[in-house]
Amino acid sequence: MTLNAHNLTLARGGVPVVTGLSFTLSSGQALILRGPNGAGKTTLLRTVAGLLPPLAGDISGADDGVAYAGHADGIKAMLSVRENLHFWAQIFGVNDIEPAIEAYALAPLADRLAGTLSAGQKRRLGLARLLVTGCPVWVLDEPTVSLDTDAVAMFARVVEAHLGQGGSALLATHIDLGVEAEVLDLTPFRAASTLRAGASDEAFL
Ligand SMILES: Nc1ncnc2c1ncn2[C@@H]1O[C@H](COP(=O)(O)OP(=O)(O)OP(=O)(O)O)[C@@H](O)[C@H]1O
Repeated sequence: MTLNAHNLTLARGGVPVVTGLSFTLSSGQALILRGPNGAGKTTLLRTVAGLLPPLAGDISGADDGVAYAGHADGIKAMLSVRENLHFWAQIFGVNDIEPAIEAYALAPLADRLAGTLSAGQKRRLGLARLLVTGCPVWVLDEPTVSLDTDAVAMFARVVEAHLGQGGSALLATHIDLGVEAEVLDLTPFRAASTLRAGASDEAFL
């Protein structure tokens, strides 16, 4: 599956933050977003994930095949680690959660309530969720926040395996994962209005 973004203008609170952006994300490819704070990385990721409509331009090739992991881990605090993964696996029609448990070394935590996990453990669970979606395109916003060195290495291995199986990943990260990836710098695509005070899109405050 190839994702094509064509001539995108992206806005927050009705104020354009990115303009004239086109890119392609191919099967097996990782694309790392760069740009200073406020450049629009999260805005782009949310747009590709279908959570925000673009102000102009279009995205094709993403239909139902995108899994998004944002700043929040998206886990259910009152379900166990295993129950969380089963919950997501059922939604996406995936049967086997064991590869996800194994990839993020979650077996010793499998019966713990997710709400009792440490920040890094929650993040590992949030990332393990991607493996039970079966989605080919992963859209990841600062995925390594709270992860220790070992867990970052786990994540890098998982991403490499995902790419090796024909998946793709669009991610905003400030750290070097050691994964072969291309860089998409949003700096040249910043809209002039980004520095202006504007309205807010309250759904995403
Ligand atoms: N809910 C919102 N309502 C209005 N404007 C917003 C909202 N969220 C973000 N913005 C603005 O949109 C612009 C792009 O923000 P975005 O979060 O996409 O940047 P970013 O590149 O991810 O930044 P960072 O590196 O700080 O995470 C910024 O100017 C920001 O102030």
